[in-house]
Amino acid sequence: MLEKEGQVRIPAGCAISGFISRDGNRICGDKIVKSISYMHDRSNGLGGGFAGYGIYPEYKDQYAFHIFYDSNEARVETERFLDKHFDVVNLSRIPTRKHPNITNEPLIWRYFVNPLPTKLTESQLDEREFVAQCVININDKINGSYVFSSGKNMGVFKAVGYPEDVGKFYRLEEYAGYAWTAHGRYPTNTPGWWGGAHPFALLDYTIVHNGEISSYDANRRYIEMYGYKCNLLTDTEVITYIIDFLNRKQKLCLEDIAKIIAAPFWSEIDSDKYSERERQKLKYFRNVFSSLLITGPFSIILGFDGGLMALNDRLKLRSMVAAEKGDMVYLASEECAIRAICPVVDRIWSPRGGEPIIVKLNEKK
Ligand SMILES: NC(=O)CC[C@H](N)C(=O)O
Repeated sequence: MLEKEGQVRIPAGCAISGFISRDGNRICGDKIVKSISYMHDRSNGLGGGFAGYGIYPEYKDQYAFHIFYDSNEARVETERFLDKHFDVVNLSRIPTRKHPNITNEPLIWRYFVNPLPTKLTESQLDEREFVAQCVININDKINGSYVFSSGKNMGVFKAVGYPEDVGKFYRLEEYAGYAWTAHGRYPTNTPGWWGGAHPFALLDYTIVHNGEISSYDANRRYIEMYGYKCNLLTDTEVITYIIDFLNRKQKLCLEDIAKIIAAPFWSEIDSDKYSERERQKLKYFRNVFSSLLITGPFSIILGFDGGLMALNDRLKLRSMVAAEKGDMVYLASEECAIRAICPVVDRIWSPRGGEPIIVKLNEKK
């Protein structure tokens, strides 16, 4: 018999966790796996993933493409495209180990690439735009090929499964990075497939998300006007492109981006909480970027080259805690995920809705 609401447990679902060493110390990937494993019950085995920053120092000047292929034909076609547009410095399968809970894996390859100078000049684009367009092109045009990571000196590792199993599958204990994020998925309204696991990434931007975006279609329609294509079938994907658009293309700082995607209510803007100058700015953002307001519950961690940002929807409909210990900053859906890897912290708090926590490396190493 169908269980009624109240008899069946429907958790807020999805777990996020992340940490950064502000001094740029590189931390072994097994730490983030341990952290996310403490929130096992928030996901249901239909997606787990990680993003690590600073993990490829030997190839830090190349873009690292991580690609899923459904077939060998998709690989051959994609490699033809890569050879045409990039100098491929190194390529290999991403090392994995067999795990009983991770099945039906696609072909998973990694390429360290530099744009070909002739192609870049010919395109009349700046380098990052050239790379972003190539990634969007592959994901949109080549059947069965998905570039799921495309930044420098960073990488996304994701799969269908529980995150602790995904971490073992990808041998994350063999990587070390100054910042890590993680996700355990409990899909809301889209399939649990490999491309749909979090983090979602474009260039060095990655997003892990707990929540459900009710503005997804409005956001998608707007962002696709600027050449992005939402074809990975999860609402979270659009957040990644919004951040890329506002930060890389519109050159807005992260503080202002938080004011756009988690904008205060009009009534709050009109209250005496803000100075006249700030009020004008908030009104401007709400009017100009009205289609980029993200509604519905969310707690997200954004990873980028040199830092992390955590943000809740303006009503704080999903949990999120933050903690500090020395140069370390920890962010997670639940306190247990922080205490598991750092039992004694200097400070622990819950950021308010719409209030970003932005942490950057003290001095970029
Ligand atoms: N439960 C969640 O937080 C789900 C996050 C996101 N909407 C997804 O489907 O992956």
